Amino acid sequence: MGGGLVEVDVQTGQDACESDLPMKPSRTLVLIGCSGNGKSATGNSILRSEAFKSKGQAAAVTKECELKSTKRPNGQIINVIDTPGLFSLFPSNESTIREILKCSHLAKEGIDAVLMVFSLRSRLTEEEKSVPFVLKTLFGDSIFDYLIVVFTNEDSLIDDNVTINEYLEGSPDFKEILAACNNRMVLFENRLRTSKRKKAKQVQKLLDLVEEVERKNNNKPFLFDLSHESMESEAVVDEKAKKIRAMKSNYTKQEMSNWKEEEVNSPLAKKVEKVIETTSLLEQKLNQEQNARLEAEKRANKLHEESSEEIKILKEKLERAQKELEKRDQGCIIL
Ligand SMILES: Nc1nc2c(ncn2[C@@H]2O[C@H](COP(=O)(O)OP(=O)(O)OP(=O)(O)O)[C@@H](O)[C@H]2O)c(=O)[nH]1
Repeated sequence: MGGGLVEVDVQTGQDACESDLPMKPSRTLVLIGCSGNGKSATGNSILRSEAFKSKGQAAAVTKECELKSTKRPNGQIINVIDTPGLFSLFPSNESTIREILKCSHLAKEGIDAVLMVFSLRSRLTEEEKSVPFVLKTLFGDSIFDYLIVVFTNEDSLIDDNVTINEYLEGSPDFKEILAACNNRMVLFENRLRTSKRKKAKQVQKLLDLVEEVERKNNNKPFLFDLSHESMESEAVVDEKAKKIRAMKSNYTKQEMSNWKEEEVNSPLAKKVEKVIETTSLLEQKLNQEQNARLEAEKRANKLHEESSEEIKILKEKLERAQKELEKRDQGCIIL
């Protein structure tokens, strides 16, 4: 396998859940999701090794796509590709897009499932809601047939004494995402102290879903529509990416016209252009929502101020009326 690929064989221990499985063809899985959602930790749970760097820090940890492999006790090879956080698409980031498209180089035989990773520890953000949309833009409609939702941090549900159904009840957006991928979902607890048995069970459930995806797709893996790029040398692709990155800050039609026609029309440039358009539309939407929120806050503050003023005037009137009454009462006593 080529350029930048890191491959390790992680010999896993025998496990009662897995040892009696019949030998199956190798599978390639891609982890996609926003930064910090636990993609690398999930990859490590699948590989049963600390193969990917996984850390709880504010800055994105994974900067490049990486493929690592494990051999299961039944001899089946599982390849796992970790990708940089999709969150770094905001603001538009061609290098992240390019890295994610690089999956096509790492998985030339195609991919068997895309694991969309969400964390149960945090609420679904606007960026996360757009993950399926970004995937569709990058890989086309058929990617939906290969999606599996992975929820990490199952332990946080256990801590809060909430079931996954109760959690999903309160999140119609998650329900929509799940419906888009035929309700294929699996929960992961990736803590170091999570028992081996529990980890084996969750991996087995995931691999069962991968088999379901295989059957649904008539055993055809998802093949990237980038054959044109794949056949070109790394140097040429790198050169194109450099040009795409150079246009990041000033991506205008004017500058596009300086490009040679075949560069502008290359599949990679087209996909990047589409994703940039999509992300700037989402950014616009986010800004509009924020402005609307600020406006609503302003209106609420104004109303609050006005009603406070009215209350003050009423209080003063009340006080004056009370004083009047007291005066009259005193007059009565004197009489
Ligand atoms: N308690 C708990 N922590 C988890 C779980 N999954 C991941 N984490 C923690 O969440 C933090 C982020 O996990 P990563 O695996 O680095 O997340 P990532 O999506 O790969 O992040 P980037 O590489 O930045 O894109 C790490 O501290 C993990 O240990 C889980 O199931 N339970």
